[in-house]
Amino acid sequence: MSENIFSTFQTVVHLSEDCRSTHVFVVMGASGDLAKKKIYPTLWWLYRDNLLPSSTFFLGYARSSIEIKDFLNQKCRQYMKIKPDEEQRFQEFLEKNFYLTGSYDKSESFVQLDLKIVEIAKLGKCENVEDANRIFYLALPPSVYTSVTKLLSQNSKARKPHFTRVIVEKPFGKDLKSSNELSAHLSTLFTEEEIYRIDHYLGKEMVQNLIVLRFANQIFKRIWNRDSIECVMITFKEPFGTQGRGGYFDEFGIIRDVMQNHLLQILSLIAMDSPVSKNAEEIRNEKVKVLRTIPELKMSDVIIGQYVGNPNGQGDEKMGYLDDPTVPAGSTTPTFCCAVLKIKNERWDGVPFILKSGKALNERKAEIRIQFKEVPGDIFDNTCARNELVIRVQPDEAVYMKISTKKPGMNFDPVETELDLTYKHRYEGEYMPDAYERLILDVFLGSQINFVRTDELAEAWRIFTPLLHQLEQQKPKPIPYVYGSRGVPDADELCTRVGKYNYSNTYVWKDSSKSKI
Ligand SMILES: NC(=O)C1=CN([C@@H]2O[C@H](COP(=O)(O)OP(=O)(O)OC[C@H]3O[C@@H](n4cnc5c(N)ncnc54)[C@H](OP(=O)(O)O)[C@@H]3O)[C@@H](O)[C@H]2O)C=CC1
Ligand SMILES: O=C1O[C@H](COP(=O)(O)O)[C@@H](O)[C@H](O)[C@H]1O
Repeated sequence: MSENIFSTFQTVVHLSEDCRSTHVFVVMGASGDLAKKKIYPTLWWLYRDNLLPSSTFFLGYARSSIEIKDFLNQKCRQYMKIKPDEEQRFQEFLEKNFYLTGSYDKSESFVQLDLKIVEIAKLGKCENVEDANRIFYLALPPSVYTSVTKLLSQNSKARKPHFTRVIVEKPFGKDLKSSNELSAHLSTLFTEEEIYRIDHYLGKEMVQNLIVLRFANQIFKRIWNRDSIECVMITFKEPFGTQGRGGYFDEFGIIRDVMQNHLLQILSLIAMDSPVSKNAEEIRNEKVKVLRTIPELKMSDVIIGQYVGNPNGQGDEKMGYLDDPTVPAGSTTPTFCCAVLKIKNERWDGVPFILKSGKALNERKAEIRIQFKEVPGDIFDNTCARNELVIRVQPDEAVYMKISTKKPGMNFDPVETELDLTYKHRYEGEYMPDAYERLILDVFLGSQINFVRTDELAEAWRIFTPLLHQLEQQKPKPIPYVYGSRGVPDADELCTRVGKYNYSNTYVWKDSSKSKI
């Protein structure tokens, strides 16, 4: 493992040498899909790279009786990317793993969990062996959140001075009411400092970069407002449908699945004012402040769609959303949505923020597109397209600014081009940690910058809840779009008419890394 890693590396090195306390990371729901595909692989990478406190153990907890070493070796291994020369390290990782079978609703099980953690803590080489810092990752269905969190807090919290931290996965409720109820429940059991609501988009490199790009560059600071910016578009696209998990998806739909959380989180980082400092509370204060100025979405602000099979497609592409046997017949759940949000504050009044997301589209892409106003008093007879700053979150992280330049040669004509920061070229060979790696490490470090605070969550639900309720009550039929297409064409019209977005259709990108000199 090279010594590069990420911004928190200095702190991380310090942390890994910290031997004052043993840490026990408990995976609640250890036998499940999330644990298998994401959590255990992430723990392995953090362990492999020596980023965790030296005395850290992992305890799986679930109802099924499993042999944890076999589970890690046989079920999780395919997601762990273990290189041949890492086998010995992997064996060491296996030795750090434990497992306990227990229920999600009986006190006795959580008393056993407490005893097991104390027992594991004694294996640690640290001075303070009577207990351990405890991190609980709730990789569980929402139906058991309430009982698990209650029983954890009553029976399995760490004894002082050790800390307890609880990582909660979405969905954080289904609307404002249910989310507030869940938050109120959690707040009777844990302090805000103990709760880590994970939104994995906040762990992505380019999402984390937003704060640096915005607040470390004078050139952006002065133009980041309604005087210069015409509109902002934040897009999430996936080239696959429900893949047989339609039953789960149908309960939520695309708005709850990615818009109310991931895309709105990105929006708040783009739109917030400068925080007083890098401190988590200061940053989250600014995010909440801007969210509070966003009016609730109305039906007229959105276009919803649902994919139908593509008769000319391959395999899955032939199957529409309603063809998935796990989707209830006649479902009106949107798999595509384009919404235009307004921000009623001094900086952004009149600048539409377009959120666009969909499944079964033409590509995998998450990006932020900031479109600037046309040049006033343009001397080039309006031949120049608007400047656009694009921050591509995935795939292939990049930041590029579309500009006009003089066409090289004997003329005076502008031509569209770009200032291009393509990560794989500029930062070739740099280690790019997975979102979960950064976020789980943040929990060890006690950094809540990239986790969703209670008031932030409530604001996010406030914006979307009236629309979600209206959709559920009125059940408008989503507009069909073909699997593998760009989505609902009416969305382009909404983007232009309400969103003020201008697609010039003139830009051609030339990948300069492929040019021969
Ligand atoms: N560093 C790098 O790697 C760089 C790569 N590029 C690549 O060059 C290509 C083109 O660049 P890009 O910035 O996308 O510029 P384009 O002007 O081609 O596209 C702009 C956006 O407009 C949307 N769009 C496409 N068709 C329509 C339409 N008919 N009506 C309305 N909107 C439309 C697309 O979004 P959607 O379909 O999602 O709605 C697209 O993201 C991309 O593949 C990009 O990745 C460019 C610069 C740098
Ligand atoms: O939260 C979710 O995100 C994934 C997409 O995550 P990504 O990191 O692969 O972009 C999405 O597929 C899923 O439906 C949603 O619940």
